[in-house]
Amino acid sequence: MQPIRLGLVGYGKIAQDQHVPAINANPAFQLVSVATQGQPCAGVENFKSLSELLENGPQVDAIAFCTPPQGRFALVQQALAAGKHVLVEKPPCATLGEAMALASQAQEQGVSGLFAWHSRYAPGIEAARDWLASRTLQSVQIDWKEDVRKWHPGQAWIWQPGGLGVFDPGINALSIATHLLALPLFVESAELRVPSNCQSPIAASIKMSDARHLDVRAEFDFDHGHEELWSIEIRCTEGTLRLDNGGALLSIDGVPQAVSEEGEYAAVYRHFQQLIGDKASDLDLQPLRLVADSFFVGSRASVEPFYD
Ligand SMILES: NC(=O)C1=CN([C@@H]2O[C@H](COP(=O)(O)OP(=O)(O)OC[C@H]3O[C@@H](n4cnc5c(N)ncnc54)[C@H](O)[C@@H]3O)[C@@H](O)[C@H]2O)C=CC1
Ligand SMILES: O=C1O[C@@H]([C@H](O)CO)[C@H](O)[C@H]1O
Repeated sequence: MQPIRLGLVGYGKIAQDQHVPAINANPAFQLVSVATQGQPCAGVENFKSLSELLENGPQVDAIAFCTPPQGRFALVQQALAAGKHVLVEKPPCATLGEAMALASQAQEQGVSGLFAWHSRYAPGIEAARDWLASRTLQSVQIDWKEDVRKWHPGQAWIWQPGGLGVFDPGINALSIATHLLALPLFVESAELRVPSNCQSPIAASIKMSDARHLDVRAEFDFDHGHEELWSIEIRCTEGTLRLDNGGALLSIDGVPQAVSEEGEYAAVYRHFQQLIGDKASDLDLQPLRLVADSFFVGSRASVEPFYD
């Protein structure tokens, strides 16, 4: 079978760290072109814009979007209008409305779309989901803390409107929680701590629940020091499940469990390939909705300025 010819837009940190290695390791895809505004990608044709890539580049079947969320809507819209399948990094857009419009457009165009919630593909997630399916949940504690300087060095966009601040990594935890828990979550309250020189929070505390009054709490911190804390602990009547290292490790009552050997981005691209083959889409909006609702009901405190 011919590989899926892929273009990529936005050759920045995540494209270099994860997307291009995962694409190159998957024979179902062939990366043929990149549109970016920074350093070019070796071994493929590079363009300054998506328009140039579409007009002057080699034919592509699908496009992966790795630009910041602000401004991504118009780009993905353009790719969908050109009849391309799209893989869109998290968070899919700067607003829920934009993401909803893209989901509708993908359906109208009859192409495949994937809002790529990469943390859902962490090795321990499916085993955790299987274990939880027959358990009675009591409470969920999420701690998602990392150093913004390490993961987003010099990225001004993350502090600007639409950039999400600490919710940029926090949405990964929310994408796992919404995948693991059977009932839809909603935000009851939130405290957002916003540096006085930024538009987006550097830390947040969120209280969520569901229709069965599940107690779900999340602590997000973007100024945590070099060692990440990416954990989700779910207490059930039958025992306690814990995910660590962003879902790479799974334990139940303190006993380590077997997990998948596939990496997050390898699984993301395998899923995208499957969706294209099945003429299907996976465009879940729930993690973005929880972020939007946190901004709706959240109280804001101004904290000391942030400098990179
Ligand atoms: N930094 C990380 O570790 C991770 C980031 N992500 C997500 O990936 C997305 C991008 O993040 P990063 O790679 O960290 O950002 P980045 O700022 O390092 O890279 C963005 C790239 O997009 C390019 N770009 C911006 N506008 C463009 C346009 N209109 N046309 C072509 N290229 C354009 C920039 O030149 C830059 O190379 C974000 O949504 C982020 O949440 C996901 C997982 C991890
Ligand atoms: O999506 C993201 O993931 C983290 C980090 O790459 C580990 O998963 C990063 O802060 C955020 O943008």
